[in-house]
Amino acid sequence: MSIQRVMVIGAGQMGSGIAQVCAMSGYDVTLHDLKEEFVEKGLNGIKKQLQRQVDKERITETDMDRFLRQVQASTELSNAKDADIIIEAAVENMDIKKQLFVQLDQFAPDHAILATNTSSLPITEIAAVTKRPEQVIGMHFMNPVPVMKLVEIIRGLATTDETFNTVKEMAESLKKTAVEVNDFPGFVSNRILMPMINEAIYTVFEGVASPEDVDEVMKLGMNHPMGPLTLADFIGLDTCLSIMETLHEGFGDDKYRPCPLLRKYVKAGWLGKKAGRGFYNYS
Ligand SMILES: CC(=O)CC(=O)SCCNC(=O)CCNC(=O)[C@H](O)C(C)(C)COP(=O)(O)OP(=O)(O)OC[C@H]1O[C@@H](n2cnc3c(N)ncnc32)[C@H](O)[C@@H]1OP(=O)(O)O
Ligand SMILES: NC(=O)C1=CN([C@@H]2O[C@H](COP(=O)(O)OP(=O)(O)OC[C@H]3O[C@@H](n4cnc5c(N)ncnc54)[C@H](OP(=O)(O)O)[C@@H]3O)[C@@H](O)[C@H]2O)C=CC1
Repeated sequence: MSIQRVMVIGAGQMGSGIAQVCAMSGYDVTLHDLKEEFVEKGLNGIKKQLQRQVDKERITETDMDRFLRQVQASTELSNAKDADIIIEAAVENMDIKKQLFVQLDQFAPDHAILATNTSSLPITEIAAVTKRPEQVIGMHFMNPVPVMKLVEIIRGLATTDETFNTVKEMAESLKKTAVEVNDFPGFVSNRILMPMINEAIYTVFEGVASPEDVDEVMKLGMNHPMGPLTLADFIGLDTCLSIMETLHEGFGDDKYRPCPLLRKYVKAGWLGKKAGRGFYNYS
């Protein structure tokens, strides 16, 4: 199947990044969110990123204008009727994703693939609410999408080879490397990354070291580009907590219990960089 028209659901940090790389690779993109102001915010983020590329003389003003013209705004899910693939990147919440997939299944044309950028939730369970589980798949981009090379691709129980191959080819057309992994909680990336971040939060919670010192140890001692607490703020503490809860519930193993300090920060609305406050202050 050939893909030309992409709809991205959720204009947050991941959705806007996915829309940007799709537009830059020549796809027609519809960027959807609940309210116009959220879509505007996403579009402004894309504009800012592209302007940086122009400033660095990597693309021309004309390229930038062309890429921006390729992204249409949407607040109506019925716009899915024009899509060849829908990539869902709304919040990491199973109920919200299931509601979205029920509606997308109704609006999208029969041939369309329904992909989710979920970080950890079972693809098979999301697919089961649709009448086309063979065309449902996990397409897990990494943050920041324009920079990171990896896309984890996850088949649900019923996903066909045709759906898998189409999505793999699309990921490669975005100049990403696709790695197939099985449908287990957190897949590979977050099964390994998130317990490290959770342990870093425990290290602060238990008074072993400050967030700055934990990050310094991991940056200078392990050559990580960002310390784990900076990275947690960058990902979003709400997303980190949801992933830990999925791992904890999915494996039934206490080694994945979310740190109480992580819960407290999320309850306080300290969601990290996007909220202006997390382990660090961004205002
Ligand atoms: C939670 C999940 O489900 C899965 C995940 O995504 S987990 C998160 C995975 N991501 C990571 O682990 C990121 C770790 N951090 C990094 O790799 C780096 O710190 C970083 C790439 C984000 C920034 O790199 P840096 O060297 O510290 O900063 P900087 O020099 O400003 O940026 C490097 C490049 O990235 C670009 N960049 C930085 N932030 C960006 C952003 N938010 N969006 C787009 N581009 C960005 C810069 O423009 C720059 O590009 P060029 O080299 O082409 O000029
Ligand atoms: N952050 C990360 O590093 C990564 C995240 N992911 C996954 O990507 C997804 C999105 O994460 P991220 O972009 O960080 O989150 P953000 O919070 O930045 O963005 C989520 C966006 O989705 C919107 N939204 C919420 N509910 C709906 C809905 N029913 N319909 C349409 N839009 C909706 C939100 O609107 P509102 O503000 O009103 O809630 C918000 O604009 C999650 O599943 C996450 O796990 C995957 C890889 C990395």
